[in-house]
Amino acid sequence: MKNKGRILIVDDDNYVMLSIRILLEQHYDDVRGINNPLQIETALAENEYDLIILDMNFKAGESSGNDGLYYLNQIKSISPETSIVLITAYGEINLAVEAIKLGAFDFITKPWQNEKLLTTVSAAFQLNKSKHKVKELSSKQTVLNAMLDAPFTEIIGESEKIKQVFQQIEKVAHTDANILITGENGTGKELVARAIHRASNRSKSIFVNVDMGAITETLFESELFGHKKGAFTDAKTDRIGKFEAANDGTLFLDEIGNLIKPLQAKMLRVIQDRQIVPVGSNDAKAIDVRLICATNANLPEMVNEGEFRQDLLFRINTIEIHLPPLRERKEDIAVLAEHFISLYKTKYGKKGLFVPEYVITKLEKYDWPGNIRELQHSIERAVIMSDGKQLHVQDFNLNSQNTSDNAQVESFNLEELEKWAIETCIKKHQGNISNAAGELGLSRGALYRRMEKYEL
Ligand SMILES: Nc1ncnc2c1ncn2[C@@H]1O[C@H](COP(=O)(O)OP(=O)(O)OP(=O)(O)O)[C@@H](O)[C@H]1O
Repeated sequence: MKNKGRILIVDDDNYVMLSIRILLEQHYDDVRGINNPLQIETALAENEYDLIILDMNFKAGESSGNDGLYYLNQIKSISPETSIVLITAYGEINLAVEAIKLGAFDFITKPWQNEKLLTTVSAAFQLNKSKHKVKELSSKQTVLNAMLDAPFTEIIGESEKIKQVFQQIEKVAHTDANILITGENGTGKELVARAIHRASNRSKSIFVNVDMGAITETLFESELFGHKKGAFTDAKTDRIGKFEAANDGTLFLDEIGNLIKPLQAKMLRVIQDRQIVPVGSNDAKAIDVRLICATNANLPEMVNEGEFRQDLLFRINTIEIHLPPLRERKEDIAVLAEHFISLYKTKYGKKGLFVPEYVITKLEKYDWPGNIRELQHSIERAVIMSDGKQLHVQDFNLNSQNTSDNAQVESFNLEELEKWAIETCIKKHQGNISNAAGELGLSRGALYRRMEKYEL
């Protein structure tokens, strides 16, 4: 069976053009020839070619090769993916070298050996295939990046505090400085990290998000730095880690405060040396990533208590951006609420839903211990539960403990009480999960599971 591929032979010597064509037609399914290089432009406009075999000297008796170089440049500019193999006269090695510098794949000299010609053409095809693959993968990556990023594109807010955050993003985005984003859960730390990436010089590259709280100690190195095949029982193939995946892009280490002490030392070394060593390998690989970390913990306090390395903190917080909780920027609640209501009205086909002013006022009075994530979930639930005509306060299922108007326990249902205790305790500790878990007598993991259960 013949190989798939379209080849164009350009030579004003009809004998040369036909001989090569007859040879290649035995191996490739679409081989064409032209004897006038002025037709190259039209040929490329009509069809895409995988390979062009181009003569270097067109005018009879001429051997400067200038014609060939001119047409080589023309092909490169019209169709950069097409591989080019040149035909040169014996003794034109210098010219061939110059052509390769200009982007030709290889050259064959006249008179040629058929075997050598076929090998060169086959190698050029391989290169062409790889180029197409790279192009395809890179456009797929762009589409996937955009899809992953879509829910994170707009940061809504009009308060002075969020405006200061906008200014900070603008100032730091173009630098490669390490950034630490602090703030309670749900305040928009990941959203801000993605905004910094999008506004940075690395925006065409990937944004990789790693939840440090979700990585176990045993898998830490392999997840972050990759591993070689056979490095441990489950390592069936070579695998790159998150650092390498983020190369040229941005690496977002979420919940950096959850990193246990021995792993903090490893992380520090990698950030300092800017290189990683995959598990099971002896070779260090240089890594070029922009690092953004986020935490809801009080890292300086953790440093004082000996839970977090000071040198690591100094490395990661060249610039610190703090996201205030929603209760400290209540001016943002109305715009955020309108944004989410309109989003979910469309999503759930309830475009005619009316939202009275007093409902928004009620939302503004609420403290939102789970911040914008809680507001968003609460609005989604309300839109789903609404009768489709009007949103009512009760559709939001707001916890009365967190409104400015009321502070009574209204039910003795144990689950309700547990939910209330968790919410109140988190609020008391201003969103610091470690401290709240301590007071509730729970581990952080157990507290997170309950927060998830109660959608806090
Ligand atoms: N200013 C904002 N405008 C619009 N949406 C926002 C804003 N801030 C946060 N959100 C939305 O709220 C949700 C939570 O935001 P995000 O995940 O960025 O918070 P976080 O601080 O990283 O949370 P966690 O600490 O729990 O990881 C997301 O759906 C995000 O899109």
